[in-house]
Amino acid sequence: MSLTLVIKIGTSSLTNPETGNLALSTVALLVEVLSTLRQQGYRVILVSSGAVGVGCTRLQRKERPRDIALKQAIAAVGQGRLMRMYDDLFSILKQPIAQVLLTRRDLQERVSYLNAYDAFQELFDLGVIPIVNENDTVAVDELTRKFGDNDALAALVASLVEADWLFLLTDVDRLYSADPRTDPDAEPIARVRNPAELTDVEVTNNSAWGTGGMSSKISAARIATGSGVRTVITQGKYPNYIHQILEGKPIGTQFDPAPRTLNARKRWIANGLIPTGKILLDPGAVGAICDRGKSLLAVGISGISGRFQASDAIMLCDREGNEVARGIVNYASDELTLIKGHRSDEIEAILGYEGSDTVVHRDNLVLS
Ligand SMILES: Nc1ncnc2c1ncn2[C@@H]1O[C@H](COP(=O)(O)OP(=O)(O)O)[C@@H](O)[C@H]1O
Ligand SMILES: N[C@@H](CCC(=O)OP(=O)(O)O)C(=O)O
Repeated sequence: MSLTLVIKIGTSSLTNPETGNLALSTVALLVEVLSTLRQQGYRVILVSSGAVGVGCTRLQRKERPRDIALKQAIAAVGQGRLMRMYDDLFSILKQPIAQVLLTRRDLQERVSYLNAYDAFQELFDLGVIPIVNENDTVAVDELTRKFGDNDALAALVASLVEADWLFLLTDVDRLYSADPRTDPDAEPIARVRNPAELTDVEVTNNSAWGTGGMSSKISAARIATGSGVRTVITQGKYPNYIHQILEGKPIGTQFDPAPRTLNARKRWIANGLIPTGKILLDPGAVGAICDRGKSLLAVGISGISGRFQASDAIMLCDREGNEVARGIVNYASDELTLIKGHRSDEIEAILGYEGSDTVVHRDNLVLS
């Protein structure tokens, strides 16, 4: 079975920071490396930022716009030019490509999530390299909310297609203990066995053109490694490092993957869904869920936060508010306020109708 690679390149690597023009040699080398990998039998997805940056250059704007509608309009200008450039370069090497524009919502809804999965499989079978970006023109959230950056999108796509590797190409050679541009004592980090080790790492998000900065790459690495995807942060200027990393060279910052224990549906619950509320559990319920793999019952609920409907995604938290699991809830927040702390056989009398015995069934629950 051939290995699946997801490669994400950020605006800061694709464009020259002084002029805003495309970094042509970087892009050309990236196209060559990805085409070679495809010929070697790897299944390859490119997640490319740059629509806003390229659109700004086309419209001769010197600064990244802040206004959402303007940003969306500029992304629409830039995305076409970006794809045209990729198509021209990949065509020279006879490598077919496809444009796949996704929104966070597409990965949140089960049907479109599965449709995206099927489309990627067909594209792989056709020998095509899909080039993914956020559908910025319609996705307001994606441009405003932190979670909507392309690092997160790349991690979600890597989880969706069960990739073996995720490469986050950026304008520094690896992750450091602090921003190497501002802290001369910043120590390089070569290997991360568990992203939880990174609590002391300082990140600054002051990039002129990038969206997420280093913190979004760490969050992306957490999502991807949690789904069993080996993740590397490395320098976009040298795309041929990808070959060397695949050969085992210790380049960049490499994050070990967690064992792949979740099935596809549970990975979607863990990563695709966006929780709309929190349920606080008493210690007995935390033990039942985390240690004994049980469903959540109303009797173990001590509090509810946020407003949500039945079938929404929610976080399950301990008494201190730390997330212990995520899941799809069987009751709305208003109903849970009435039945929390009660036994399942009391629910019908309290609500006046028969509901589910479980608040979150274990099949719809994933430990965090
Ligand atoms: N701890 C850190 N280690 C490495 N780089 C960091 C760190 N904290 C902040 N950075 C900054 O993050 C930048 C990369 O993020 P960003 O500009 O958003 O890239 P991209 O466009 O590739 O997504 C680097 O240029 C670097 O200055
Ligand atoms: N979708 C946007 C990019 C968003 C983004 O995450 O940018 P970056 O931090 O440069 O990877 C665009 O194409 O301009």
